[in-house]
Amino acid sequence: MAKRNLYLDTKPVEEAAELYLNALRPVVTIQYETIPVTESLNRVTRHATYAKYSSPLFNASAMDGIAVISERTVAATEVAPVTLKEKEDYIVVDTGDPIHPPYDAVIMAEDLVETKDGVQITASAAPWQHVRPIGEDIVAGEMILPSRHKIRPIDVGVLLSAGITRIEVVKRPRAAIFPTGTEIIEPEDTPREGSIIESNSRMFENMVIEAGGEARRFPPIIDDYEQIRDNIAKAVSEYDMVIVNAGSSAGTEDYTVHVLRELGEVIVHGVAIKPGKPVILAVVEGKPVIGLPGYPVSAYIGFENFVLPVLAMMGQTALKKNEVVTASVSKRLVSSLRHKEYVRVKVGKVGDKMVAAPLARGAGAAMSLVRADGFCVIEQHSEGVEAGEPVQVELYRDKAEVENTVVIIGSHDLILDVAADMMPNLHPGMFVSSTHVGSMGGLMALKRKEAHLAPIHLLDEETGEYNLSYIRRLFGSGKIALIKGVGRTQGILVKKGNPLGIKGIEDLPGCRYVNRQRGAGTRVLFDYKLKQLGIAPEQINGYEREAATHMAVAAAVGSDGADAGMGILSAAKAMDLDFIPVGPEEYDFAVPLEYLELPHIKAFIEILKMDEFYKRLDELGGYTYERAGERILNI
Ligand SMILES: Nc1nc2c(c(=O)[nH]1)N[C@H]1C(S)=C(S)[C@@H](COP(=O)(O)OP(=O)(O)OC[C@H]3O[C@@H](n4cnc5c(N)ncnc54)[C@H](O)[C@@H]3O)O[C@H]1N2
Ligand code: MOO
Repeated sequence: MAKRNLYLDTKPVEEAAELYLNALRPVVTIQYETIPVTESLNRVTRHATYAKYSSPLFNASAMDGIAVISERTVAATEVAPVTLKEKEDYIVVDTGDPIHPPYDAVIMAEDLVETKDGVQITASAAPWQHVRPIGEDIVAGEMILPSRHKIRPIDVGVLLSAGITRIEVVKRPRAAIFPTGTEIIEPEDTPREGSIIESNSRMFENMVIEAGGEARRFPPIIDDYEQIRDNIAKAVSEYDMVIVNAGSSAGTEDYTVHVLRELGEVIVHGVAIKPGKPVILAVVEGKPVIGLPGYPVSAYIGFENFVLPVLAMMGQTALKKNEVVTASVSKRLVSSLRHKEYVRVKVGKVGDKMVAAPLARGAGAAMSLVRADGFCVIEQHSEGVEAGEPVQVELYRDKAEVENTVVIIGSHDLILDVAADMMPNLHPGMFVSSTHVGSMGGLMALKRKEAHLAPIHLLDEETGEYNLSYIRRLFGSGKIALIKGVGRTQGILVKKGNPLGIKGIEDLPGCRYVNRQRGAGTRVLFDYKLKQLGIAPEQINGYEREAATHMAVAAAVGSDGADAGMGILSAAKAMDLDFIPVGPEEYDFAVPLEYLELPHIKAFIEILKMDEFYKRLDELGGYTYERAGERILNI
């Protein structure tokens, strides 16, 4: 058996970063280049820069009007106007024109009365009024920008005004990026089982650029010791830093750490961070070489914690700081004492508090980063946080955007994605975020003031009525409204062509079923139908197997993980499955009255009444919407 690296030594994050930066400081040399000022945005100055010219370069008129000799205007008043003669007493000037002796003041055009002898003025002009003296803005020789200053658009303007056209700046650090792995294919190749589409290096490339560096991405290297070694050795001589992706942990073909031990010094292998544990921090020929884990979230978090500080050091910039807010976490988070954990969260403002809803925690869940508004850290010494406890969240988005987001928690339907897509188009700056925990879970979130709206479809088995009795029971009257949503058909999702010939719920015993979680409206309906038909849950193979959304059920049926599951028509269509209707149901929104008048909540309810929305529901198929957006207040 090939050798495994079983002895990752997991150092606390801060200690690992400090060790590494300390090892790099004596060897990393900062490089400089002189470039045109016009191309210098976001670059960092090497030295202080001094003005070559003054601005203005001469005494200049600040207004359109006439330049006058101020002492000839002294007598002018409302009752005794003075008439000035052109060429003798004044000349016509425009804003920016030079003012030469004997002229020493400017009178604005609107304060002049034209007469046949010249112009009449009714007030005296003070010496130097409306004249911008030489160097009023910039004096030749004065310092415009200090050293180590990041150049902004206004700086470019002022540098040019002061006669500076070229400037010496810190050279952008150049990073070489190597994806590794025999199973890695390029995005344009056709995947086979076992193939992994290469994407991490493209994410790194853009992260390097965003941090002010230059990136050179190389094609994937197969798992071969010599190839990895030769590529790294060559890159180290040509680039300022090298990033190697994957092959960093304990697999039999994880060669990176061995290669780096041969080529240079491995300062750290393994950091107490999750995701992101198998990071390698090495120095080869005085250049930083960083091995990042293959899983995308691990790779991203490793990059933020270890590559960004090195780029900042080489680029002489400060690390960008995200805004931090205190939010209350919407569910219990248990974490190990073995590492510091980064939990991606969706953040919204409900009432006067920020709420953070944790997203999928797996290292492979790249979508958790796409969906995240920020992340919270569970420190290494902490075992986790309880639901409702405050956490510090570092925001990836603007706080204002987060505050203008409709927070929806409850049952899932594809129409939520349609509304989320329409919202920022109709109302720039407003967003919809939805988390799917089932109908009852949504109502509980409303009770805890963690969401604005809860989409629900809960059948009252006694009355056959949907939704109203549940919210009446939970919230009491006068506190909550029901906004009518859509009617939709629940049914059984089966593979295309219905190979098992399933006609209804009565045929499910004997099939492999995938259920929904407790508290989901679909589960309530399924249980109700089973009871009506006299089928015991134990007769359903897979009753205990729970998926969290309609799409997750459809994916399980589509991928041959199950024969049948219950869900909505649009999910069946999206996954190209057959659909056996079971019955209609009402999917509505519960909203506490206190949120009804918020602009973003009103905007969301308006979307439910729009023709464009109905058009998109028709495309999804299976929806009715006669009463969508209607408010039922007397519950
Ligand atoms: N026995 C152990 N197994 C693993 C350990 C461990 O300590 N003991 N650590 C786990 C952890 S934690 C992580 S994180 C991963 C890291 O694995 P590697 O860095 O060695 O990466 P690979 O195994 O080569 O790939 C893993 C996974 O990453 C994705 N990947 C890889 N490269 C790319 C790319 N260029 N673009 C997109 N995605 C990529 C892919 O899904 C791979 O399957 O190891 C655990 N195992
Ligand atoms: O470091 Mo791994 O990313 O924990 O999954």
